[in-house]
Amino acid sequence: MTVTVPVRGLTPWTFLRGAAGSARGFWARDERWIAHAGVAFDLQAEGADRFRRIRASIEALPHPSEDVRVRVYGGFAFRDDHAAGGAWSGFPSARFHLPEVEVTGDASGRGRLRLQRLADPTEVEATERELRAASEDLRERLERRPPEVAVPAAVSARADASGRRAWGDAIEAILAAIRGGRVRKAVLARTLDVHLGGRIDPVDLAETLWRRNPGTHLFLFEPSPGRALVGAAPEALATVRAGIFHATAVAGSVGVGESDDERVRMGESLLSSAKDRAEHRMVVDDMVARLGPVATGIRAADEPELLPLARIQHLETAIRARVAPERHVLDLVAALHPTPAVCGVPRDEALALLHDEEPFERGWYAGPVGWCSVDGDGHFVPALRTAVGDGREWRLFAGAGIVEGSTAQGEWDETGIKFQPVLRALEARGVDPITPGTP
Ligand SMILES: C=C(O[C@@H]1C=C(C(=O)O)C=C[C@H]1O)C(=O)O
Repeated sequence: MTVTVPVRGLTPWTFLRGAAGSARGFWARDERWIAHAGVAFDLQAEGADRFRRIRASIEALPHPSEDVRVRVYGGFAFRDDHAAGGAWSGFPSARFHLPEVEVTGDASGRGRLRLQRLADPTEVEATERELRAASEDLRERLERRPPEVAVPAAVSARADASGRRAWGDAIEAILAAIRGGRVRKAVLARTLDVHLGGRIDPVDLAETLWRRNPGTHLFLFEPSPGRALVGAAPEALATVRAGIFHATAVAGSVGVGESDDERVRMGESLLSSAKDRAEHRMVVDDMVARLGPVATGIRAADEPELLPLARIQHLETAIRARVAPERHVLDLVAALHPTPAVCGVPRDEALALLHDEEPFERGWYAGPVGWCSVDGDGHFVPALRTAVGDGREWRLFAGAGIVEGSTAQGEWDETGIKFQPVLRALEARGVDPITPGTP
């Protein structure tokens, strides 16, 4: 049972802060956003089959009517065999929510509020009356509440970066595997654990990340209250809308320097770097090849463009294709994940190498997160520039593509830049400055 009402003067933050203590989520690109709270259905799956199982669970959900497209929100761990626990408690191999309340909006301030509940067939009318009353109630509260100005408090911070020496050893092992012909590329990641003296609400972190990182794909998923994943990904893994597929291959990175001139110069040197172009091309070629069995009319530009973000610049190639009506966005996610932007080439060798060289659980880091509907539309991004935590303890992740010509220091610095969006967002919420580890 679904009830939809229009709302004015809506911000996602009033809604999400008002929903503290429930499961919450927020997904945005530029000015368009979706926020949700509560759980009408909790879908979970494990194993190599998890993409297909989630698709089957979505198809088995009760559907209110032809004109309502029920959506679920959530994501997948990086690896098939991931198990929830530790930093990743609440985040199994695959988890999606059909929320109780969903709110969508854009820059206009006009939005839409949708309440959903499973109705007993004998009580449809009563449930609808209840939902209507509840939605009017919520609409009034959302329209009445003045914009909240959260005053940042001074929050102390201590950071633990995984060691520089271990990083150097892992890079050496990957370079040896490249020389030996075992892999051509592997994306090595490291972690940064931030311990705060106070609590930062993941919603505050998401709001700041969204404001400060235009051009990225914002995600927040708090599947059980108190533990959330939040981040700002530079690329789209798979977007399907009315039979059209779209993704961006993003790989090859450089900083932004200290001035506009320096930013331009660094961008140009990235565009002409043979090492970065080769690293980038591996991602495009792999994505195009893997789309072959699941899409038609696949098109990708021959030359990458520059993707300028607030703290980093990347090489980017847009990929488009057509998708048959019986295909679901999750079929495309299953085919593409993990791309060489987050894993390596060949895929299985890179997965095994990273398993040996990374001394932590990737969990959902670099896994596909997003939303989809029963008709097959949806939007997924890899969980990058991200942190998982309970408000006080946050674990940040950042990785870099290692290819022939990579150096331990260069890739250490690059991962240092990739921690910046979350670190600066924490600081903007009143957290003391944090440096991402010894050089
Ligand atoms: C792996 C990450 O980012 C990926 C790796 C990139 C690279 O190696 O140049 C660039 C963009 C992302 O696809 C990360 O942010 O952790």
